[in-house]
Amino acid sequence: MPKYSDSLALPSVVVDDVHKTFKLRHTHSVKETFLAAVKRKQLTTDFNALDGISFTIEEGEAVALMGFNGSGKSTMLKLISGVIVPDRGSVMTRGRIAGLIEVGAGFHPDLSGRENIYLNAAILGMSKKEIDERYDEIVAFSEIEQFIDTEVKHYSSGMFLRLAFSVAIHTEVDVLLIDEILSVGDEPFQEKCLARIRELHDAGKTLVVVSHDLDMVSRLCSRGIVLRGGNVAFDGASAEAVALMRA
Ligand SMILES: Nc1ncnc2c1ncn2[C@@H]1O[C@H](COP(=O)(O)OP(=O)(O)OP(=O)(O)O)[C@@H](O)[C@H]1O
Repeated sequence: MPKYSDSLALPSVVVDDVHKTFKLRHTHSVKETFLAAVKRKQLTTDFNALDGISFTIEEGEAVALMGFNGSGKSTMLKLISGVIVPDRGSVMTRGRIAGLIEVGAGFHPDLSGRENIYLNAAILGMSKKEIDERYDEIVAFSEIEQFIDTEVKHYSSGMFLRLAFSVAIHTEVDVLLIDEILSVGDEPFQEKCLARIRELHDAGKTLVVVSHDLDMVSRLCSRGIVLRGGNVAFDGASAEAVALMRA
């Protein structure tokens, strides 16, 4: 993904006329696929998940991506993080990006919590020294000290989330992408995460948040972008975006 130079005062994220199409399969088995091919039936149809999306996020902004199920929010976050690329258009980002997109996506089930902290923090761009310095803080925030040497395949989904979240928010990031993951943790942990996210925002980090918890996102983010039918239906004050979602 192209990146702006870090030395210039430019926006954090520039999404320009982004299109993303997925192929939807219409066959289930090898036999069906074979028969469809023989009958020259179309095996897939194109689905335009994002159909010409443009927006710019300035450094230090907190932006909520809103929209109903399937409107393309997670796809947009994955494009910003660089996990997937657009079919047309461009996504440009500046600075280090950490995505809390798929909980523990970089976690290895056969490694312990401790080993996964090192692995994931390294993936997120931290040096061994940086991780050593933050290790205790990461573990303390996750509150799973007792299980830190247990293989993560034995963790509950909430424990997994705690560790993944803790690693991500203790890395040196410029842009933090957060997808719905707060809903997995229990309420005290959610509150703690929100407080930490606010701290990061106050420290000038850029936030892009996806959540169906409209009250939470409108408190956290001043700006809301509503996606609908693959397009931007609204881009403005988050309170107005929430009103549109509830209309
Ligand atoms: N890899 C894929 N292959 C096929 N279709 C996909 C793929 N990824 C996403 N889609 C489709 O693209 C559309 C947008 O999905 P996306 O996950 O971005 O929506 P969302 O707004 O995050 O939804 P939700 O609120 O339900 O999480 C959906 O219709 C989804 O089925």
